[in-house]
Amino acid sequence: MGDRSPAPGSALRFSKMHGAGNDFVVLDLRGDGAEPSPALCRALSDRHTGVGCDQILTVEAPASAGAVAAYRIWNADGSPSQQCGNGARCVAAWLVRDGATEGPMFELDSATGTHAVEVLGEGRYRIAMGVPRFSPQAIGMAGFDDERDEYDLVLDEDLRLRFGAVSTGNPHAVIEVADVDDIPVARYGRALQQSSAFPESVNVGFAQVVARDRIRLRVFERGVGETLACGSGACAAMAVLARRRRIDRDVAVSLPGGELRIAWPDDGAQILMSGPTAFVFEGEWLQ
Ligand SMILES: N[C@@H](CCC[C@H](N)C(=O)O)C(=O)O
Repeated sequence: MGDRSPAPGSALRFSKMHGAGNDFVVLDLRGDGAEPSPALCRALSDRHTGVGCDQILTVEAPASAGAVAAYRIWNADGSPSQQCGNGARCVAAWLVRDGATEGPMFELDSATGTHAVEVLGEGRYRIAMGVPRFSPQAIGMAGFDDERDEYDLVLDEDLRLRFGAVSTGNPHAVIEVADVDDIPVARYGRALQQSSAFPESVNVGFAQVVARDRIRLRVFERGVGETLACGSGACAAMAVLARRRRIDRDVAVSLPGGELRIAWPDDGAQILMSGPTAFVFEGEWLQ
């Protein structure tokens, strides 16, 4: 499949969806549909002149024998990502509505592997998000050879940040804070994204421990800015904080747009993310 945009004059059907407020344009590429170009992703995502979304999701033919479909992800700025937790749930809901699945359990392929999906009812889905990886190489960090619980970077003369880092399929930095309402999310987020430690940029989460089974989280996403929710970011925050024994291994993650449940039974296990999905409208994008 090449990097082409649909032919001029053709209409591109899409579904607008969201998961806990993280919103998506979903495109069905299972036939002969072309992958969206970065320019088309930017146009679709535009909240004034386009549909408006944080990410574009494509539903594609499965890569593995057991999966019903595969999905890929593009950010609002047109950059590709390897993983999207809220998007995975929305693709699952889209496939259930499409009649592509049988029963309450099925599998989905992403760039990072095959994910077990469980239909929980009332638009809620549980997705196995893979085993988190903490090595700097897995996260795409430069300038660090060894895996650490906490990294420390001086970003300019006024800014020094301490953060945990993890790959939950895509790269995340997680900063524990006393109060997520009291943090310059965009300033700190951009500073880390532009740091030479993250040559491929990074999603930056700000996590507040409320109780051992509850955290609050805001995420400044790579390729978007702050979103109402980030599923892979919720998994990342849980993994970083659970490894430091700051929280239990089954927690509620409260984000500006809704709540996710994240469980990580032990260090070698896959993270399980549960949360809502919603269909917003169907449309045709006129090229
Ligand atoms: N909102 C997503 C993450 C989307 C991709 C991310 N911005 C990246 O570039 O890695 C989620 O719910 O996980």
